[in-house]
Amino acid sequence: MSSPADFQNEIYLRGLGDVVPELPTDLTRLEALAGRRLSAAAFGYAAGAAGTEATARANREAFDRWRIVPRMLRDVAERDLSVRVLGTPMPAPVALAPVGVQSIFHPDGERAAARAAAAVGLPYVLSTASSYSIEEVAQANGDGPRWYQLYWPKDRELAVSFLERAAAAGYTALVVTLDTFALAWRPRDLDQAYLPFLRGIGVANYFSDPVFQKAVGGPVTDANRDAAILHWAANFGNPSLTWDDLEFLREHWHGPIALKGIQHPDDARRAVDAGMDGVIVSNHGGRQIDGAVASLDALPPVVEAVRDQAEVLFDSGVRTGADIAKALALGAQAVLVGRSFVYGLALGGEAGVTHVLRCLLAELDLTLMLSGHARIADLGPDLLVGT
Ligand SMILES: Cc1cc2nc3c(=O)[nH]c(=O)nc-3n(C[C@H](O)[C@H](O)[C@H](O)COP(=O)(O)O)c2cc1C
Ligand SMILES: CC(C)CC(=O)C(=O)O
Repeated sequence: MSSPADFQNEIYLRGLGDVVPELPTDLTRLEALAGRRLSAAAFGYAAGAAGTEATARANREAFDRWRIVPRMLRDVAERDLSVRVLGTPMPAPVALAPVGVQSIFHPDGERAAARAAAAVGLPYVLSTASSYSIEEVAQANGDGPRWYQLYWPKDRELAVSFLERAAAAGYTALVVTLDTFALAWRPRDLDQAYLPFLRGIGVANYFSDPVFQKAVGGPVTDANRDAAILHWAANFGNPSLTWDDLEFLREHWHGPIALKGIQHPDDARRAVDAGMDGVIVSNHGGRQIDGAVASLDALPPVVEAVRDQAEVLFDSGVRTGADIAKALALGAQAVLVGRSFVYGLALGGEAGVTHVLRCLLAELDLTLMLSGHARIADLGPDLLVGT
């Protein structure tokens, strides 16, 4: 006789894959469990946000203001969740958001998460601020789809080196994060004096770069480690960048480019004018500007501004399959999930990340089916009513 977990998999997940029975399928409870298992500092770094964390809360509240209006008798026996975004065929419109320093959550860090992403077939977006090198993560990701996220450093030669390494290692699209050229006021980290990268934790990708090494006088060892960390901190972001600088990226990256951190429709239009392929509506999970507009509220005006000219992706606050359906209905072509997969990584490494992704996809599939939609393209504003 099958166990309750088998029954659950069979009935609710319908072949979408195994979950880890010990881990909650409600990802908000997964967060609470991660809070009990991780050190206070590491959990605070993941769960925390800027200032009073008003924007992080607003990100969630914005989802609650939309309700789904299901439709009946529409033959939803067969469903297709697949999409193509930034040139990448995907089994469902979900990617793993770039998250830095993943080794603070699990020793295998980005490698474990990239393996899980490949197993489920969803794009893994590697942060520039990664604990393993571009090449190590590509190897773990194998044949899985992968995109590279650039934190555009002051040193242009270093930026080019990252882009060339990423292209050579099979990352097919570039995500350029614009909202974090400086780290925000984050009280949880400040109060715990916890910024892992300032201790050299999690920035191995920089340390492994030949241009970075040249700048610090050779490979990073105990002898030049402090100097390397200072060089990293001085170079991490560039507040002087302007829209004109995007031309430089176009010269050095030959695949699709999406700008991450767009919240204003005029910025989305400028991205299109600059020849970008996509924008990611995001407020960095509320981690940058306390009081910034909820990401879901920023989405419809951006979609309205650049519909048919650029792909619009979305992140910040996604915790459920229903959240994903809402963002898609409001015009996103795909969503990225951040903290949700981080908690899975913290609690179960690769299997924990797979668990989270399977749960999200299964719930998305059920939401589509029960609301009377057989394909992702069928989702539109008429799915929702504002409350
Ligand atoms: C611990 C942590 C580290 C992050 N590191 C990066 C990063 O290196 N690059 C980046 O573009 N975004 C980074 N982000 C932001 C995510 O890509 C994403 O925008 C955000 O997590 C989405 O919100 P969510 O966590 O509510 O899903 C980070 C987020 C978290 C929680
Ligand atoms: C290494 C960091 C800059 C990662 C980040 O973007 C974040 O903590 O939000």
